[in-house]
Amino acid sequence: MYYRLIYTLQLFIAPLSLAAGCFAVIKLQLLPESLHSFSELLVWVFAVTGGLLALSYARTRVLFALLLVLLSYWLLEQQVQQPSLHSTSAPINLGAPLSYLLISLLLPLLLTLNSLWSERFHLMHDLLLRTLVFSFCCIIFYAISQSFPLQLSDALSTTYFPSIYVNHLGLAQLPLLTFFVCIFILLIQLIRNPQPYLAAQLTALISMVLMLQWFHQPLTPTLVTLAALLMLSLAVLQEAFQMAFRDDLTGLPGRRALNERLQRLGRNYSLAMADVDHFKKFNDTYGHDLGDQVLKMVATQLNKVSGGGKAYRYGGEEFTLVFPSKNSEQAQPYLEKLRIAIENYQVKIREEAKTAKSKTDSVSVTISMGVAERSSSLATPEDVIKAADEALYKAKGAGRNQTAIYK
Ligand SMILES: Nc1nc2c(ncn2[C@@H]2O[C@H](COP(=O)(O)OP(=O)(O)OP(=O)(O)O)[C@@H](O)[C@H]2O)c(=O)[nH]1
Repeated sequence: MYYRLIYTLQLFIAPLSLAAGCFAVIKLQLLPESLHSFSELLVWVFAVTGGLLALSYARTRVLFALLLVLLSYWLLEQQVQQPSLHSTSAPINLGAPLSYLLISLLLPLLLTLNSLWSERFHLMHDLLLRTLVFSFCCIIFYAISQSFPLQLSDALSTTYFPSIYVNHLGLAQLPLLTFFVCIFILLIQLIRNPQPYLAAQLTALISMVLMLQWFHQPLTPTLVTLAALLMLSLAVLQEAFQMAFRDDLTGLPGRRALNERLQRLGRNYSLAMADVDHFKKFNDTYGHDLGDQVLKMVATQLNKVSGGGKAYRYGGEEFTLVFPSKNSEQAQPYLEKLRIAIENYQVKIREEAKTAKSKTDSVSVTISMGVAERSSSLATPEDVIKAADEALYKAKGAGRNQTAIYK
């Protein structure tokens, strides 16, 4: 739970830094006037780059989030902002307030719909379906805004609850309520399944809505849109990085991350190999799904390793623990602590997961571990891993559920 919370909070580092940087530049007017047109051009460059990146990783949700942000920006610039900002003598754009209301209502709604829509279909089907649904929504609202502009404007801008009217909030009550409901839904989605994209989207949406409050200030839409596009594009890169370096099932860094780490260990370290005992029998008795659940539990416990250690999933039901600057004797107490925690952990079995072979409510597993340190005879990380593996099989041979040191 604690680790999940830390991981979820970590996901906000990049988007929040971008948002904070962007609002600081706006408030402190740090961008020289000579760069204003350049930043407007950058919006399109970032949108195209982000879109291509999202497409190359088949991330249709990100692609459409980018499109929605870009469309809102374009509408704000064309329909709402331009006449008042660029020329005081320009004719008043009568549709402007309605466009503004529609953007503030539809942006959170469509972003949330897009986010809840999982990327399960074939790429082309997914692209086509999303294009159809989002175009349909936009066309419907456009048609209503053309046929009943006053009624729609009234419905969107009415203060339904005068007692909770907040004067300094620029948004009308209906769009504001929609925004809060959407934020709540996105937050729940993020808590249930923390992902870089969801954190980026949540921050981007909040930034865009703040932008709608202050959009009359020069450059605010441009800079906030730039930041939102960057957040979403960075999330694609972050997820691609995770795919390569993180194990999907357990969330631990995987073999590739371990190999990277092994290259930078210096001369004094120890490595431990951990393996779940009788796991084949466990899978046969309780099924592969519960086996997966147990592997996740083991990974969560191993991830709590103290003493400067770090856990990796080596493959299958095997894990590696790296202890920089520690020899085997120094690492052993930390390994024993993990072994005991896993032995005492009861994994609850859901009713539907109970099999004919076992009807118990909870199960526990044990692990065996072998640890070895770098020495003159074990000069490379590969040698140390091999030695730790030997020690592991000694631990298995000696009855399992124990830690053996390579001698
Ligand atoms: N559920 C699940 N099982 C896995 C996964 N990866 C490997 N396994 C299973 O882990 C089992 C490993 O079994 P063995 O290597 O024979 O060893 P063991 O049964 O754990 O016995 P000992 O290691 O001797 O205690 C195999 O049945 C694999 O199918 C996984 O990601 N999920």
